[in-house]
Amino acid sequence: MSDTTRLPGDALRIRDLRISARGRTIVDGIDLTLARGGIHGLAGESGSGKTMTALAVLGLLPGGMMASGSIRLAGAGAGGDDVELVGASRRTLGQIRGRRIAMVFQDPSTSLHPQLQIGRQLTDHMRHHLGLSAAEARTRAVELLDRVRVPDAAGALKKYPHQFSGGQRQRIAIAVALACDPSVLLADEPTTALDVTVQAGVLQLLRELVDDSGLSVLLVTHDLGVMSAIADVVTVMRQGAVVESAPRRQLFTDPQDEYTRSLLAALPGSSFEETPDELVDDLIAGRGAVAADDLDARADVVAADSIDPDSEGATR
Ligand SMILES: Nc1ncnc2c1ncn2[C@@H]1O[C@H](COP(=O)(O)OP(=O)(O)OP(=O)(O)O)[C@@H](O)[C@H]1O
Repeated sequence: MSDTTRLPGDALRIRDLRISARGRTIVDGIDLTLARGGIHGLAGESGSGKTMTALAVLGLLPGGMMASGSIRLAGAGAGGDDVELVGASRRTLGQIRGRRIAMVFQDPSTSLHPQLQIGRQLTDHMRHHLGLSAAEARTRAVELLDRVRVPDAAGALKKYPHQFSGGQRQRIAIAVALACDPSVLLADEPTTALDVTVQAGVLQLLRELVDDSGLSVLLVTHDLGVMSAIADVVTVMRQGAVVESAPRRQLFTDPQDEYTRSLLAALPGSSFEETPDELVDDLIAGRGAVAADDLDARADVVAADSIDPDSEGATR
């Protein structure tokens, strides 16, 4: 499924993606480009098609849904060519899922098997996709858990998901997602189930991973406060269509579409009579703990999480 086309600077390029279910249009011809090493936020009201867009990238749409158009993944084919994912064979998608494109969900339990030790969940994945020996996989598993700041990484390998708090489970789910060094991470509401303090740590982790490794993240969330804190580019969807897409600050300070304006107006502290900087500051203040400028200052929270295994609790 590869050809000789290459996507310079882009990790993933979606063009004219249409998704339908039994004659009903779910996604109506959207374009979306993920730059290498960036966070692309996908926002919009419930039911606007964000999750189905992410699932289409993985070829995991629910039964009865059909996708058309183009989703091209850079550099995943033979010789580093791009791969077309729409209409790709099960074999091609199986090689790409988890290896080249990984996903984390709102509920980490979706990604983690409740009855398997964390170590096994990390190493099975790596041994299968990367062909590592048991010892090599274990070493990499410890490194990954350290990287996502799970305390006592070596000890954590022997534990089960229920032995961790909600925030730590999400960090572990991110470690599992990153195990095979994917180029694209699809994160669907990854912090929605966590309390605000814990959200800050997980968002900061995502930011660091992007900055350190060149990972490209598609961050699906209805929460524009989260977007204001972390996304480089934000695309807003409504009723299956893209209404606006722009760099974060531009979207927050000079929204072009009426729907985007209404979403922003609904955020705490926002007012279009303010200067752009004041507006962003207010939006950030409205979310408190997840502000981009605030994330550095929250490093102490993250550090504390690393010490106390029970310091991250879920609000569910
Ligand atoms: N299994 C399914 N069969 C048919 N339609 C579905 C199915 N799952 C979801 N839909 C429909 O697809 C549309 C888009 O859903 P999607 O989950 O992508 O929205 P979303 O923007 O992610 O919303 P939310 O923020 O609530 O998750 C919705 O109208 C939904 O009802």
